[in-house]
Amino acid sequence: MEQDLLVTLAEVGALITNDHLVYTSGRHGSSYVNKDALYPHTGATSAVCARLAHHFAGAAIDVVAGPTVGGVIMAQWTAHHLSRLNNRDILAVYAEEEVSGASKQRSFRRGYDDLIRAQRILVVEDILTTGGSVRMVIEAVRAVGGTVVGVGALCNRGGITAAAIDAPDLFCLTSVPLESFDAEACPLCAAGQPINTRLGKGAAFLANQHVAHVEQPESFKVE
Ligand SMILES: O=P(O)(O)OC[C@H]1O[C@H](OP(=O)(O)OP(=O)(O)O)[C@H](O)[C@@H]1O
Ligand SMILES: O=C(O)c1cc(=O)[nH]c(=O)[nH]1
Repeated sequence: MEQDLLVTLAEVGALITNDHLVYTSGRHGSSYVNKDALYPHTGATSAVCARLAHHFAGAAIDVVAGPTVGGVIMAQWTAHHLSRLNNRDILAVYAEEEVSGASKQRSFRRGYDDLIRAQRILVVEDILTTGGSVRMVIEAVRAVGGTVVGVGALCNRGGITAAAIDAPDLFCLTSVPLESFDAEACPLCAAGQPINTRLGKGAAFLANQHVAHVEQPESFKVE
């Protein structure tokens, strides 16, 4: 299976190498597993989520939950396949990001908290780099009284373990160790390699740097 998924990702043009990306965590690196190239292919997306559903078919899941944006699509397909395998309606919901100053968390809005309370939840995610995003979903499930039964992911590129994200079970369709660097110690920045502004968070990173470097007009300076 490990190889199957990599073949699928290669077929849809999702494997980017020799580039300069900024990731969600703020880290930098030369590779990118572009899940957004997979999702327009509904047959391939359905097939990979069916693999997750098969793995968790015996785990008595009630609801599948993912983070916006990619996790919405994954939750839908995985719940669809789980429903067929279990011959009952298994729901799909998603956790949205809440930003407050420098801190971020995820929460279930739109009445989805009521669907999660006292239920058995499968958390799904596409890519694991630091595991920070999926951990926020796990915390959001627990905050509204759901029980996380396991986590299913497409690609674990950060060597993330179940213990690291405080999950009882972690099942990844493929695990590929891909390097990432602290922004301040990025060798690609040091070498002056242009940052990709089409994929990942490169455009926002450069916009922030620009703001930080723009000299404030004299009248705005605070003594
Ligand atoms: O393990 P982490 O370090 O948290 O990084 C992985 C997260 O980063 C990506 O999210 P992205 O912000 O690209 O999500 P979206 O485009 O689906 O909103 C990916 O879909 C994971 O959710
Ligand atoms: O860490 C991320 O933000 C990230 C890495 C990656 O390879 N692919 C992706 O979509 N996001």
